[in-house]
Amino acid sequence: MRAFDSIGSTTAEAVAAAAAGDAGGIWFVATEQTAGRGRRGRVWVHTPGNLAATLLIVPDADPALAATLGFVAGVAIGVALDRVLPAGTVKVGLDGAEGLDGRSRVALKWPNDVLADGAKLVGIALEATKLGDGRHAIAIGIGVNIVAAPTDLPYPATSLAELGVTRSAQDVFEALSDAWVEIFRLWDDGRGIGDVLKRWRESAAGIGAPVAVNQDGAIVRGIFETIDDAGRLIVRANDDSRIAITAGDVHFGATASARS
Ligand SMILES: O=C(O)CCCC[C@@H]1SC[C@@H]2NC(=O)N[C@@H]21
Repeated sequence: MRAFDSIGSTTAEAVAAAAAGDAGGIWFVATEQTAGRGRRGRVWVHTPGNLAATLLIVPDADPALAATLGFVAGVAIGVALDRVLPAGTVKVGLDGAEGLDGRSRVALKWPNDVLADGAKLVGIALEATKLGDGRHAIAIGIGVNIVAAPTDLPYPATSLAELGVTRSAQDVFEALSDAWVEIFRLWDDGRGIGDVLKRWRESAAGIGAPVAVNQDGAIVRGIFETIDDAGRLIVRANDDSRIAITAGDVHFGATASARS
């Protein structure tokens, strides 16, 4: 692990290390992050005390499979939260969870968010760097709101502190790095993606409900049917056709109704 008191972005640091020939398999963790990077070019605001961690890996899998590592991260966070939150409040990412049953306060949101009580608790963003030998280094950046969540976002966000949980970023990181090892082993260089996605689906928010997906301004509406074996979100449109979505911002609920 490379730990920093203050850094611009743990993901930027990991990407630079990959470009400089770092073999990967290493976590970059910061107490303070001053230029956090979110998905789709957004800023990730980091309050000191929150967890900012990026894992750099160079997987033996083709780039399309490597892109599914975000699901590995989501499931691993679910397993980690199950170990740090009070017993029985999380069922995400666990084998045999057989779907959320209303008792879990935590759920996974496609593509790469983790929600608690319906608000964003964790953000995950992957960045790929092509190496000289043709392989891709993947920086898996994970931000967990431990002590505070930003209040000026266009969606609700929360923190462990708001949930009444007093665990430190160090506690969560230790649980996460252990859980990552387990779920990455399950992923098995992409061969086990079916098992990972099974766990992910069982923990997913909003399956079967109305959804609207914003793809850079183009809105796809319908019913969130499932996640397919490539990790794409499948929307059933009004005319019963299926639309497979690879990227976008998901909104749930009545305002996302297929008929609105
Ligand atoms: O937009 C998102 O939801 C993803 C946010 C990812 C934030 C994490 S914090 C650790 C790592 N370093 C960064 O600069 N970004 C990721």
